[in-house]
Amino acid sequence: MHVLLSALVDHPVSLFISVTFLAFVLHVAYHLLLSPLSKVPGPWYAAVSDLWLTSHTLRLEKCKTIHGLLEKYGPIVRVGPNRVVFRDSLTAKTVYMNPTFYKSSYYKTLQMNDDDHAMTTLEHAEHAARRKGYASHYVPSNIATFQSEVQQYSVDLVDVLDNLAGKSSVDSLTLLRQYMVDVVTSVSFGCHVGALAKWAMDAEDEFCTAVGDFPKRGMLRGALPPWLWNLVCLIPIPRWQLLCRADTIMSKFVSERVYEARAQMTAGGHPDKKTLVHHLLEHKLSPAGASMSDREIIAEHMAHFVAGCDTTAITFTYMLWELSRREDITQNLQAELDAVMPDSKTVPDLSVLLNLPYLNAFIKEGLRMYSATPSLLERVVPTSMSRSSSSAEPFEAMGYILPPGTIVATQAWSVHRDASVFYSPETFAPERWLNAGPAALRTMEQHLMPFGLGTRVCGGMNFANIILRVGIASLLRNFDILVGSGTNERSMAILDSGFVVFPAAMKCNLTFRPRQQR
Ligand code: HEM
Repeated sequence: MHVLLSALVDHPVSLFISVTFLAFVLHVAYHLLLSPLSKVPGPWYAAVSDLWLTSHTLRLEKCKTIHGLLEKYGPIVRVGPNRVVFRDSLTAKTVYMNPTFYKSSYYKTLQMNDDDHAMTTLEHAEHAARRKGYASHYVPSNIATFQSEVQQYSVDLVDVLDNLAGKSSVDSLTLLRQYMVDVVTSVSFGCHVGALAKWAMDAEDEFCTAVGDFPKRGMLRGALPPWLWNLVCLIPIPRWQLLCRADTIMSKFVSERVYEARAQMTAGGHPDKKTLVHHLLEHKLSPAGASMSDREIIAEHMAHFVAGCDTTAITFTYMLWELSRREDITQNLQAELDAVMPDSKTVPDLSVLLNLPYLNAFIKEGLRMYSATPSLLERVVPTSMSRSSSSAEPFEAMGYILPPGTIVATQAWSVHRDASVFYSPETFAPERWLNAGPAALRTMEQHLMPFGLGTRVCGGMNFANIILRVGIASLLRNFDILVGSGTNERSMAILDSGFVVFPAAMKCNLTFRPRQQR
C-alpha cells in the first residue's frame, strides 16, 4: 500500500487519473446504490449522468426516447441523476395542481431578451401576479369578442389560396405562421400588419421570419457557450443574420406598438376594443399598485407571439397533412360543414362551430396526436407540500419517495399514446371521441393535455381552440387538401427541440384544390 501511494505521489499524472477514476466510481455507486432515487426503475446509464438525455435532446428525439422508457420500465422512470418521469393521472394531479411545485430552471432558457414572462417565472406567487395581467384577455367571453377578426383572417387565407387555384403546392407551415401573426397582432394590439398579404406577394416579412426563427435561435444559443454564439453571429450571411437578430426584430416590432398604445391611453383615448396591450398596461403587479415595467410588458407580448404563432401553426399544419392522406375524414368534415356554411366564405358563429360533433372530434384527435408541445413539463419537488407549513413533508409518487429538489414531469406525448386509454394510439381516429361510452370518454378527456395542466396551463388555450375550429372550417369548406411535392412520411417525421416539435423538413408542402374543381 505504502509503495503504491509513494508511486502515485511520484507520478502526478497517474495520481490525477487515479483520483478521477475513484471519484467516477464513487459518483456511479452513489447514484446507483445510495441516492434516494436509486430504487426508481430506469436504465443505469441515465441514472448516473444527464449526458445520456442531453444527447437525445440534441438528436431532437427527447420525447420519443422518454416514451420508449415509459413503455419499457413502466409508469415511473428515472431519466437522470435527479430527474423522474411518470405517466399517471393521480401523480399528475398532485404535481401540476399543487402550487408548491415550482417550474424547473429549464424554463429560463425561454426568456425573452433575458427578461421573464409568465411562462418563465418559476415561483408561484410571482407567476400568479403576472398571469392575472393577461388572463382576463383570454377568457372565453372576452376572446369571443374577437371572433370577427379571426373569421376575417380565415377568409383572407381562403382568398390567398383561391388565387392559386390549386395549381401549385404551398408550404403550409409558413403560410399558417403568417396567418397566426395577423391574428395574434390583431388581438394583441388591435392593428393589421398584413402578414398574409405579404406572403401572397412573395414579400419577405422580417417579423414573421423572426417569430419562426426565435425557438431555433433559442436552441442554438442554449447549446453554445456565449463567446461562441457571439462569434457565430458575426457570420455575414443575410439569412443567418436574420436568425441571430430574431429577438431584436421582435422586440422592436412589439415595443413600437406598446409605446403607441401607452401614448394613446395617456392622451385619454379609448380603444374600440380592449386588446392584450391594454390589459397589460393597466395591470398592477402588487396591491401597492406597481405597474408592469415596459420591459416586462414587451417580454410578455413577445412570449405570446412565440407561444401562440408557431405552436398553433404546427398543430394546424399536421392536421392538414393528416387530411391530405385521409379522404374518409375529409368527407365527414365537409359534409358537416356544408350543412352549416351555405355560403363558403361566411364562417358560422362560434356557438355553431363549437357544437359540430365531427369537427370537435377531429380537433381533439389532432391535439392528441399533434400537440406542438408534447415534451416534459418539468416541476421541482418542494420541501413541503403544504403552503402553510414549513416542515419537510416527503412527496410520494407511485410508491417512491422523491426528495425535495427532484425534478419530476410527465409528457403529453406519452399520456396521449397510452394504449390503456386510447385504443390503437398511433392511429388518427376522430371516431374514438364519438363512439366511446360516457366512462371511456371521461377517461380520454382527463388524459388529454395538449395545453399542459393545472396552475400553469396554456394561457391561450381558449384562443387556440377557436382559431383551429375557424381555420379548419374555412379551409375544408373551400378546398380538398392534397399532398404536395416533397411531402411524405419522412419529411413530416416529428422532431422535438425539447419543448416544441416540428416536421423534419421544417416545411409541409400541400396543395389546396378548390372543391369546385373536383
Ligand atoms: C395549439 C396551440 C397551442 C399549444 C399546443 C400550446 C401549448 C402550451 C403548453 C403545453 C403550455 C404550458 C407549458 C408549461 O406547463 O410549462 C403553454 C403555455 C402558454 N401558452 Fe400555449 N399553446 C398553444 C397556443 C397558444 C396561444 C394561441 C397563445 C396565445 C396567443 C398561447 C399562450 C401561452 C402562454 C401565455 C403560456 C404560459 C402560461 C403561464 O404559465 O401563465 N398558447 N402553451
